[in-house]
Amino acid sequence: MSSLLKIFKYKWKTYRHRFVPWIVFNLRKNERSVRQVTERSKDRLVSDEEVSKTLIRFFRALLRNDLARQGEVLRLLSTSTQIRYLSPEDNERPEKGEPGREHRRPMETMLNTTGFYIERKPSSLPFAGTGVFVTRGMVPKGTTVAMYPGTIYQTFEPILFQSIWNPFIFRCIDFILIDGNDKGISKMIYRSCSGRDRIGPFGLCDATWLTANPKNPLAVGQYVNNCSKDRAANVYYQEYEVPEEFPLELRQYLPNVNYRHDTQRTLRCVVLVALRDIHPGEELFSNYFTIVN
Ligand SMILES: C[S@@+](CC[C@H](N)C(=O)[O-])C[C@H]1O[C@@H](n2cnc3c(N)ncnc32)[C@H](O)[C@@H]1O
Repeated sequence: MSSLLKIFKYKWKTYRHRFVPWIVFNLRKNERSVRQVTERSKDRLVSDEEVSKTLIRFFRALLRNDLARQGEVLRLLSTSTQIRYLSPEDNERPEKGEPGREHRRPMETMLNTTGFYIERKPSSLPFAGTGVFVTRGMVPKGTTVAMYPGTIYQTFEPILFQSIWNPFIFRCIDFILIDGNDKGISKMIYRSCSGRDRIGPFGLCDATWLTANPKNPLAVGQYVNNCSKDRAANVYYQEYEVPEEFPLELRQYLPNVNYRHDTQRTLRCVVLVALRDIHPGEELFSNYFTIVN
């Protein structure tokens, strides 16, 4: 009986933040139904320059890979055009995976560039839904291990409808909000904003984090679960203001977009940084209420 009660209490504690009457009657606590950062820490393990360096190096590898894949598609297309016009004996259809394949999957690219790979999987905590795990390689302390994707809202921008039953809203120290929900109205808004922002041929952000296969595999930070008594945090949130000089052609891999288009405003991102070496098989845990800025 007592174990049933315990399970019920546990379930209720994790669910109540999404139960509207509870939220209404607990307005002060309600603030915590968004992932609200209340503590500021100055203990940065990495500088913004280092975060930039890591992201640029990784995004360059992703871009090289995408270009190689596009080249390969063009080559295949031109070959298949020839197939139609040439005689059958001239058909040398390239096989999938044959030598000469230039492009890699994002996972291989990430493993080769950063030395690790992260993936969403059922959490190791009961009733905690999905979590994020290091599935390949090792993450050294101080490494940017994930990014928190989503639409960026300034304090004066409307987010009421998006925030209803939405556990993916992250609040920064300065009250800037990031809506990392990959479903419903949040998803529609992100798609619409990301389609709006382009410079010439370049998209300025990535919308594939809304799918099961993001082209930037780091963009799953919104699925990292909160630490608990027996699962200490192994990553922390760090604000990262994308510098003006961040290469234009690499911005297409940034998983964030400003809700309102404003060329004067820099883009706020939040990255997750490893607090210690993290080994393959380990789940990532953060502290929902602490951020480094
Ligand atoms: C932003 S989501 C994290 C991803 C979530 N696990 C999912 O599958 O959608 C935050 C929600 O995850 C669950 N969660 C996070 N940390 C937890 C923990 N330590 N124990 C139980 N549930 C947790 C809670 O339901 C919380 O509202």
